[in-house]
Amino acid sequence: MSTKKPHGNREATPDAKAVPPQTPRPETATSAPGAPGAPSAPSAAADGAAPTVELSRRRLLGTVGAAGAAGLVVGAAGGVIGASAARGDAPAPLTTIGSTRVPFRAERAAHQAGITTPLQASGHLLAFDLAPDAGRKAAAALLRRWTRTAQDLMEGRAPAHDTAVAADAGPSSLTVTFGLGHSFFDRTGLTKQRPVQLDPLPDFSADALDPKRSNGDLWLQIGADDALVAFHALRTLQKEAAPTARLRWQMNGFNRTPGATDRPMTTRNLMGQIDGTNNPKPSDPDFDTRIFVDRDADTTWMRGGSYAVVRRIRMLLDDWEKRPRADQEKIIGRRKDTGAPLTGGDETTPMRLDANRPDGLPVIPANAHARIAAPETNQGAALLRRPFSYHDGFRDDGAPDAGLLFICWQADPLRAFTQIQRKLDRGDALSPFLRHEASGLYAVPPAPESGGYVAQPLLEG
Ligand SMILES: C=CC1=C(C)c2cc3[nH]c(cc4nc(cc5[nH]c(cc1n2)c(C)c5CCC(=O)O)C(CCC(=O)O)=C4C)c(C)c3C=C
Ligand SMILES: [Fe+2]
Repeated sequence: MSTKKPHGNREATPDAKAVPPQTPRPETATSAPGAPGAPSAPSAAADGAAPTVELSRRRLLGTVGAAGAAGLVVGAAGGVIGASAARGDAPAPLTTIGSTRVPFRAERAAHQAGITTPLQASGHLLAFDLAPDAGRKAAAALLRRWTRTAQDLMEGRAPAHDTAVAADAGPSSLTVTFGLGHSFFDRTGLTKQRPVQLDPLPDFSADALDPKRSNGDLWLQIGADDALVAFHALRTLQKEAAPTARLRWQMNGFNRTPGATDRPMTTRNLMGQIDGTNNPKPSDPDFDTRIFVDRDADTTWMRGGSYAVVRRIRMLLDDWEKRPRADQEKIIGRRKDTGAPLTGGDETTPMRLDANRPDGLPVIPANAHARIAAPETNQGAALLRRPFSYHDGFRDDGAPDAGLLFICWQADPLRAFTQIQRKLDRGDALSPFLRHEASGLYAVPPAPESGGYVAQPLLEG
């Protein structure tokens, strides 16, 4: 029986902080009005006119989004048309979404942002290859540049020579996460330092992988609750890669926008399922050991870091949508409306894997996806799923080119992703509706101390 409590993926986590909407962006003091990054209007706090507005509970919960209810400043700001706006004063912020800031390095955790951060509405994944003449020194300079810029952007600070694409918005929970692929170590003369955890993933029978959209020396994950903020970070960091690294592939994804539901809920994927329920939770006693590299690990520069497996998984939606709902629910092992296990209860009720029907067959079928993937049937193996959905138009046959940018985090990919995917590959009822089209495995070092850059101990060690 599953004993884990569902995590969902809208739950506040230790590295997400809601900044009160009135907190001015740091550039406020130095940016001239109208300059790139300068706010278009002073905040309510800046002029001391915090409005009191009536905010319905429904709307309030709907706007909490990624930050969770804890971060919302009730009564100080909110509502579509605040009292101060009606008086002609500075308008009140609509929500806290724009002003929510995620620290590059969490106070009590060494890992980078974008791992335990709640799902964001907009995402970009990018892989770069180092230029033929770029070695370890150039790679170090690039990671230094990228780290500094990512920190600025995540704080809501505009970079030099800014394009103004994100000028009016706050940080909007922007995160930038950096990873190193298997080939990075050969390219930089660091082959001996490459962790065994980066050994290539095995082939799986359902794989139809495109090498041009797989792997890469360097990997970036960008997420934000605003599409313009996310694009702005993408473009800024892509330009900064030159001349050291060239884009190898890029994928764009999305999740539900905070506030789209009337209360914080686990998101749905493009098959319509509630997806993310039984993720490990940061409050689980074994969370850190499962997801992050041990603080005593031999690979010292990875201590507190994690490994990301990235799979572009196309969904065969034409086939899936033809299946009756009851079949779809048996394929997953959970109800489509509530996400509850087929053995009863609600979304948070543990699955009863040993429950049988009167005819002796298991209530949650033997090939149900959730059963086959569960830690109980995988020697305790668990991973943190943090995906984006994607839709890249329609294929020549009219089928949607859509699915999941499946990203999962773990301390050891062999014991987590590979273990579970091997089992899914052998007999998962969901597999006939999926095609794995691209794959990547990346070492994601811990966040640097103040003034340092990602992977500095590796590159300067
Ligand atoms: C190798 C790991 C996994 C891949 C690949 C994967 C793909 C995939 N999954 C869904 C939809 C759902 N998955 C659910 C649960 C679930 N999936 C995995 C692993 C992989 N999924 C795990 C470890 C679990 C948790 C199992 C458990 O402990 O109960 C669910 C149920 C709800 C939930 O817990 O999130 C759904 C729905 C899709 C659509 C997909 C590929 C596109
Ligand atoms: Fe799954």
